[in-house]
Amino acid sequence: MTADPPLVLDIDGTLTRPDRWGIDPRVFDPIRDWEAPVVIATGKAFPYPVALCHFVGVPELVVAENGGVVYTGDDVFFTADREAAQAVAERYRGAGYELGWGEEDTVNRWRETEVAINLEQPIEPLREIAAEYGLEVVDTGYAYHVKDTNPNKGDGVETIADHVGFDLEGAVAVGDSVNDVSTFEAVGRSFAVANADAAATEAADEVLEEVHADGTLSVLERVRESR
Ligand SMILES: O=C(O)COP(=O)(O)O
Ligand SMILES: [Mg+2]
Repeated sequence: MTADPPLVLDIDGTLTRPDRWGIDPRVFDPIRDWEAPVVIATGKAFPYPVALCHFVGVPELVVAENGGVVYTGDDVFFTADREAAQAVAERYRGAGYELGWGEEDTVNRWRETEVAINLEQPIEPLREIAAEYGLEVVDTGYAYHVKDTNPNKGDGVETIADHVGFDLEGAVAVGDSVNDVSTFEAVGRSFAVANADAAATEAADEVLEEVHADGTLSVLERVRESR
């Protein structure tokens, strides 16, 4: 009998239901009862994964904003500066486009190192402006993220593993998009859900037959079976 492996889980596309927004509630208990660290690694702003950990009832081990913000449970690290991303957003708005989240914009309101743009907005002018500032635009299938090219989820996961003291070779990751590729490279065993994009599908050790939370739940069962 061996212990549960540490887990690294993405949110959108991975813990969600396929038909509507929102987390599949069936993932709550297995995550809460997992007998090893669970890291939530997401492109969403910092408060979202923190709240997820809080409401599931697990320690807050969080990589947010695609690695721009990392929380080890003791320390918060910011690995990118929002100024350039903010300048890109201003230029994009100045050119007559919108970020696309409405006036109060709860998507970017607490975002500290990057800017997210709604997929309904045109990406080409965004890419052009971002390139002028040396930034990249990452399309997760849920939003366009204007970000520094350096931070990524995988580096953030390494920071947390070092701090908490677990071995990433023994860790298992599940994800669905290009922003999970660095996570897949950081862990010993990686799974892409069936709805994953081409980059995640290619980078994963295994591609699941099930989509979204069904895929993740199947991984949890499988890696637990080896207990
Ligand atoms: O914020 C996004 O665009 C996607 O979020 P995720 O990394 O949790 O899938
Ligand atoms: Mg995702």
